[in-house]
Amino acid sequence: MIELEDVHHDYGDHKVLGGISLTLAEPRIAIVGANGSGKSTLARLLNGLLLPTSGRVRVDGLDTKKDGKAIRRKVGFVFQDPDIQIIMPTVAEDLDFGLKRHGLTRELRAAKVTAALLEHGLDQHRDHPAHLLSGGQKQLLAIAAVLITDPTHLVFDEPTTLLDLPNRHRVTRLITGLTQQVVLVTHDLDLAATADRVIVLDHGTVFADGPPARSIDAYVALHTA
Ligand SMILES: Nc1ncnc2c1ncn2[C@@H]1O[C@H](COP(=O)(O)OP(=O)(O)OP(=O)(O)O)[C@@H](O)[C@H]1O
Repeated sequence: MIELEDVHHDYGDHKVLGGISLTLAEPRIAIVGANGSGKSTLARLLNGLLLPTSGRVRVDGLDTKKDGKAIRRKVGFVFQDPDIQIIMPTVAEDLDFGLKRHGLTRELRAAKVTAALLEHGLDQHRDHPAHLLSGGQKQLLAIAAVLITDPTHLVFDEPTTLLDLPNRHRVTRLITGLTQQVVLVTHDLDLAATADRVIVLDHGTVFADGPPARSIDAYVALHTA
């Protein structure tokens, strides 16, 4: 469970989030909102990538201000642009990279990497340079590299925005099949509609929060002139 208690976030003088309190307990939660409404900022607060200017963010009782390292192990974060996330030269090395910090033996790491390559259809690309993959394959690799470390919660920041339709479907299927808790920032209202709960942000505050159809209707109405 992720809890936000009167969370404010400013970038210098720019107040971006103004007093957000939420208890995120549903398995799948989508956050939608116009450009600049504060969605990515909110997402980054959930695993301590950003700390609130005031207020508190807790994950399973741990506070992001005090327990950042433990929280980042629990909460995996997938960025919109996989190029930001892919670090190592080859596909297999990139998958292995995150595991190295988890103190697993070389054999166990190799088995996990092979399983992840197979699961995500990347086994043909094991030793290929990661930067030569297609956009869709890169996004799958970025997601696989987060999943391989066994987080209990996943935050996705616009995971389908840069993808063509077939890859959007593939990534959507992958996300909707996950058993971990998922918090998803998206402009893709079809993807948001698959969530258990949709939160609409507007100018840094919660404008609507509830079942997908109701929240999405409220969001569409807000932006219908
Ligand atoms: N590192 C930063 N420094 C200063 N201002 C920032 C920073 N990151 C974001 N902002 C500003 O904060 C506001 C909210 O940005 P944020 O990225 O959270 O919005 P968003 O809802 O995710 O937008 P989008 O849909 O365009 O991705 C914007 O006005 C943005 O310019």
